[in-house]
Amino acid sequence: MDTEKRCFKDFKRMVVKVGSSSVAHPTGKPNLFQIENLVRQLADLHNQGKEVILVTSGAVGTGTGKLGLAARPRTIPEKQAAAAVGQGVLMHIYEKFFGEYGVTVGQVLLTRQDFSDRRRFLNARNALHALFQFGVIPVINENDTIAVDEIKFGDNDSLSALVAGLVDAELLILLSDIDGLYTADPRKDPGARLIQDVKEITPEIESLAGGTGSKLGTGGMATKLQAARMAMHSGVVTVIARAGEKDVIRQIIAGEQVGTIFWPSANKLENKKRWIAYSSAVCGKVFVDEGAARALLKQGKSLLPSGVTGVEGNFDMGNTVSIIGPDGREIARGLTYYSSVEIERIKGAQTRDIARILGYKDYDEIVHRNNLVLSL
Ligand SMILES: Nc1ncnc2c1ncn2[C@@H]1O[C@H](COP(=O)(O)OP(=O)(O)O)[C@@H](O)[C@H]1O
Ligand SMILES: N[C@@H](CCC(=O)OP(=O)(O)O)C(=O)O
Repeated sequence: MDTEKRCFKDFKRMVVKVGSSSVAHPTGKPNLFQIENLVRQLADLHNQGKEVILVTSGAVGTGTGKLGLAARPRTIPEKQAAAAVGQGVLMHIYEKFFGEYGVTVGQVLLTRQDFSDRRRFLNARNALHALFQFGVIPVINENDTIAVDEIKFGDNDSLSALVAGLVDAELLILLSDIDGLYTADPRKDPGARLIQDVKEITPEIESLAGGTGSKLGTGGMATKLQAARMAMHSGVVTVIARAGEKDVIRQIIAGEQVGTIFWPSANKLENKKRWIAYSSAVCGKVFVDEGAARALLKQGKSLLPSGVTGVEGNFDMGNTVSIIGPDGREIARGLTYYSSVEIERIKGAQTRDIARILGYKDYDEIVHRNNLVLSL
């Protein structure tokens, strides 16, 4: 890939995510040298007129250090407590370092519901735009202290990709303790080679990614690939690179050969479909037969009741459902026009019989193709 193509100097809006292993030492104490280096680079981008968002991990890690715990806590209440303490530690340091460069920051703590609820999704977007207008760098983390399993992202890689989509960023930089995606986890395989460009996340690429190698990190390379996939379908260029490099963000923007770059896919999903695929909460399952699976996957058709064989869960009209093919695998997600109770009654029926069975007919389709996203 030539440098000209890699050059992102004209990009205006970017999201930079930094992992726990880069923000804190294995002791759980903040890595001041690295945080300061990051802050200096972001402040400089800000001075160039760029709109930058920082997604920072490290609340649980630095909370662990501050509380003097020997290892990252395991129980949820302990993790929540560590995050409550650590988030304050982090913000104090960011405030101090950004303040030294004359840059104002604003803390934004998000949960999955801020993305799955369409109204909250739009509210979060408005808040971030207002921060941009005030010339503030938003510093985002998951709200770990209140986020329990059902409303948790669990990893900031996904969170940062969703944030990049939310604000229509052009570039997402995932800074880690490793300089990119390797052919294997370099901690385990010293012969592993760095992959410089990825155009599509194939199952083969996915199989290269292992879990975290550090005491403080959570998702490892697997969650970074998930994030990259979301970003690619949102039209965002994604780069995984090493946080410890002094000048890494400038190098990336200048098109120098650093890290692994994931190129946006040609078929960028429109906003609503992106929300259906990645943000909305899946409320139930609709099972379909071979013919319906083919119609959806190969012919771009809507889902009609005749191809539905079953339904699982309790959902209403307008909810997101997962559509499951005859082999038990998810083939698509979409917004349903009928509730689970209604689908149970009309499954397998012809469209013309819907009114007779239900006593009314609002729509011909169960999921219209405009509200349908094939599994990516
Ligand atoms: N194929 C791979 N290429 C590079 N790193 C990998 C790979 N598979 C697993 N890893 C591990 O992923 C780690 C980075 O993820 P993680 O620890 O979650 O970092 P962060 O805290 O920055 O999110 C690396 O230190 C490495 O041990
Ligand atoms: N929100 C958590 C971090 C979760 C996470 O994704 O961590 P990491 O894999 O280090 O980016 C925290 O602040 O501790």
